[in-house]
Order: sequence, then structure tokens, then C-alpha cells
Amino acid sequence: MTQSAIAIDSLSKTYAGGKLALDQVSFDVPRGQIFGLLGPNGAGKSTLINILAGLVNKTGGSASIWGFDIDAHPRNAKAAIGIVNQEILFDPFFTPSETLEIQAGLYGVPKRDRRTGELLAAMGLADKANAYARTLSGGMKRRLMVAKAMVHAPPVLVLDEPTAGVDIELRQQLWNYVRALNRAGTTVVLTTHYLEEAEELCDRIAIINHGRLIANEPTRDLVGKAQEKQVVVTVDRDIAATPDNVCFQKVEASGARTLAITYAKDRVNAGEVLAAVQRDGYGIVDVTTREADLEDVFLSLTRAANA
Ligand SMILES: Nc1ncnc2c1ncn2[C@@H]1O[C@H](COP(=O)(O)OP(=O)(O)OP(=O)(O)O)[C@@H](O)[C@H]1O
Repeated sequence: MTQSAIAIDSLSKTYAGGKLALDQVSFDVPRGQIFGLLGPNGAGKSTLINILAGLVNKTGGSASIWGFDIDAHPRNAKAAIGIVNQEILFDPFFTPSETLEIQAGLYGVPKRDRRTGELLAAMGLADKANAYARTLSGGMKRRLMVAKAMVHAPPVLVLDEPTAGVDIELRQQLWNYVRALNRAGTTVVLTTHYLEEAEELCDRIAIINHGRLIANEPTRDLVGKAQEKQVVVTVDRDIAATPDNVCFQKVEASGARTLAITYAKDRVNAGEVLAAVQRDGYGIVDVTTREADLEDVFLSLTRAANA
């Protein structure tokens, strides 16, 4: 039997004060994957990660990391995971090299097993090894945080919002590092608010909403669930009255001669939608289509769960 990187079973958390932040959440993170944990603000993602990190006590259920139950084998469980938090935490007066050495010391990694140089090189920080951490750019600091989480060579790396506030170019760079780490054998779990990031990077996605798991599927299947499609049609004359048809889910005039029509792709096809526009007497000058993406699926799932 192949064990999971992380196995979570009926995990619950009620904070002092009564807030139910996690409600019987169960899912497995398969080994070797890049796994996305998504959810709106306050959904319970940080609570879940903090339980895995041993920073928050769960109220119910169980969790294991690389086969080690977090209650029965807390030290082994902790050694199997590296966590990169949202906050950037290190002493600005230490150099990246010193920062990693200190962290390795905290984890009890013997000097001969330390990988300071290798990690700095992997994160593109080799030439900054001896610079003060405070002189690093924002992107470099984030990469140093990742290196710091990897000093004990954990098989599982958790990145909490790795690219929040990071510009597009650096984001691409960080994605490449995440992919490289994953190719080298690390299972990666990431939380993100950027659905595009999840769609681009993750093999599988779980969605939490108000403490409950509402999806857990391969990314491709999840995105495939979106049934809404949109065609934007430019017609040959000004639109007097917005045409209507049973095969349209929604229709809006987005310009004097432009219609944006949303339809359910499991019920009609673009040809039928265009034929309906022509039947209303319009000639078609131009057409563009837009496929639904993870954002549409995310919104429809969270809306349905809230309803
Ligand atoms: N220490 C705490 N005491 C009481 N309630 C808390 C505590 N920490 C978090 N909560 C509440 O638990 C719920 C889940 O919070 P959590 O931080 O886990 O969500 P999140 O999904 O990580 O959100 P975000 O994306 O905004 O970081 C929220 O309603 C939050 O207000």
C-alpha cells in the first residue's frame, strides 16, 4: 500500500470562544504531488496547517505526516514536514548562510549532514550567502524562507500563500523553484488566493469553505466541472433589443454591437447559440469564446455550499 504524504481524518477544531474553524475534515495528500489547499478568507486553511505544524491543538480527529501520527509520534511527524509561513521571519543581521546553519542546529541536523550551500544554490541565493538578510529583495527573502524550511530535508513542504504580494515575474520564478523541488522528490502542499496559481501548479486541489471540505479532486477534473461557457459576438448592426433564447443562460450587451452570451456547454453548443442570434436578424461579424476556469468552479462550489 502506498502511504499518503499527509492523511487527515475527521479533523476538527473549535477555538476557545466557540468558533468552529474545522468541521470533520478528511483528505489525503498523495506522495509526490503538488497539492493545493484553497478556500476563501477565514475558511480554516491556516488552522489546518498550524495543526500539522504542532502550533494549534486539534479538538477532534487525527492527522499523520509521512505515516507518523501527530499525537503518537510528534517528533517524527515534525521532522517529516517543513512549513513556510506567510510572515517573513528571520534575523536581519544574520546572513542567509548563518540563518540556515542556525535553523539546521535547531533541528539537530549534524554539521556533516548540513546542506547550506546546496540549498542556497537551489534557491538562487548562492551569491547572497554572506550578505545580511536585510539587504535581500522581497523575492530573495521568500526564497530564503523556503530554504530555511528545507534544512532538515523534509519529504513534505507546506507553503502558505507563497506568492502573496510577489510581482508576476518573481511569482514565475518561485513557481519554477516549487516545480524543481517537486521533481526532486518533495511533496508540496500550497495554499493560495491566486486560483490561476493553483490551476497552473497543482496536481490536485482540495477546497475548504467555512471549515468544511467541499472538493478534493485532480485539478483537471475540477476545472472540467465548469459547465458555463461564454461567447462574445460582434454583430453587423446596433443592438436594438437584447435577443433572448432558451439556450442562453445569460445575455448582456457589452457594447453597441457586442453581446456576451453565457450558456451551459453540456446542453447546447456554440453553433446553436450563434444560430439563435442569427434568427433574431443579426449578421455575425466576429466571435470569441471564453472557457470557464478554476475561478468559476471555485465560485460556484463556494456559493452552492453557502446556500
Ligand atoms: N486563535 C484563534 N482564536 C479564535 N478564532 C480563530 C483563531 N484563529 C483563527 N480563528 C478563526 O477561525 C476561522 C478560520 O481561520 P483560519 O485562519 O484558519 O482561516 P484561513 O482559511 O487560513 O483564512 P485566510 O485565508 O484569511 O488566512 C476564522 O473564522 C478565524 O477568525
